[in-house]
Amino acid sequence: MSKKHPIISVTGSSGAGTSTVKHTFDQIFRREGVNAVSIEGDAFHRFNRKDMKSELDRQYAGGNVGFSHFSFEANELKELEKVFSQYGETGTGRTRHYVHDADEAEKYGVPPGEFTDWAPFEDGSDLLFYEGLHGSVVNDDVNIARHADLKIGVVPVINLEWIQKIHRDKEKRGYTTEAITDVILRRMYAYVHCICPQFTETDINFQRVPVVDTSNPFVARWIPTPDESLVVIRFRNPRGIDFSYLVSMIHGSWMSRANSIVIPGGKLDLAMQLILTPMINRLVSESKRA
Ligand SMILES: Nc1ncnc2c1ncn2[C@@H]1O[C@H](COP(=O)(O)OP(=O)(O)O)[C@@H](O)[C@H]1O
Ligand SMILES: O=C(COP(=O)(O)O)[C@H](O)[C@H](O)COP(=O)(O)O
Repeated sequence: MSKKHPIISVTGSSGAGTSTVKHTFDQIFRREGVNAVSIEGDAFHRFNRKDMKSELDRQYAGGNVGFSHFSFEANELKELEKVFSQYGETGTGRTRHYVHDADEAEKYGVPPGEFTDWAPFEDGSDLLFYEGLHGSVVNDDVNIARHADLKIGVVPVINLEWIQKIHRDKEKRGYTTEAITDVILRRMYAYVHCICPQFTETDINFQRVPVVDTSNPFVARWIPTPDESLVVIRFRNPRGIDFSYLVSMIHGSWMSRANSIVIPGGKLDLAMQLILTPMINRLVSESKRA
């Protein structure tokens, strides 16, 4: 935690929607005049695509069939913790990009499956924004969660997450359904052991729940739309959250527990803006006074 240089981390599995949620944050940052530096969790993968393939073969040959991009040891989590810690102390740090597809290759000038070089953050930012797989990890080696001042979980129910991943990986990254299904299966051990535990560390979880049949996510022809879903928003510490204001502003919402509200899927952007804007403004104004 850093009063002077605050950090927001958005954590979600592959396909959960963290990149989509980043757009909402970017809108808030722009409207509120907040100068944020952003980092992607993928920048902290340990291996490029080719070396990851060799490492997977090596791990499998050694009997570690739980190894995947979700695993702690497939990522430079100490480096990520160092970046969080350094930013919190000095407002400086560095990041790079993992290039997934042809569009990103054109943008960054590096082939798909490779990293760009590390580059320092711009000076004078108001906060650091992280979006990726491991923004709230606590394990024997690192405690990333303790450095973040606001921790968000993006966690669709799993069938929906798989549908979102399959569609995105097919359309944007050119993978087949079979290849994506294989990746989902191979990542299951680390999903349970490395990804899920983070959602008890997060301050707010956004869980999209479809209200259409997603029983066989592997044949779904499209992603359920916002109107075909609800979102459960759960606050780890409900103290200070004005639920009656939220319920009155978000038409069709209701409280399902003392710390949770349910909203129509189409109101997710509005709900995020209503909930997050005052929190972000508080972090920034406290940082300027620190
Ligand atoms: N709230 C949402 N409603 C509808 N589609 C969504 C929503 N969130 C994400 N998606 C879709 O799911 C796919 C994966 O989302 P993305 O943000 O790329 O996930 P991540 O970055 O977490 O891997 C994308 O095709 C995106 O358009
Ligand atoms: O799982 C993730 C998380 O990112 P995202 O949330 O963007 O999927 C990896 O970055 C890619 O899958 C890398 O694998 P590949 O080299 O196969 O693209």
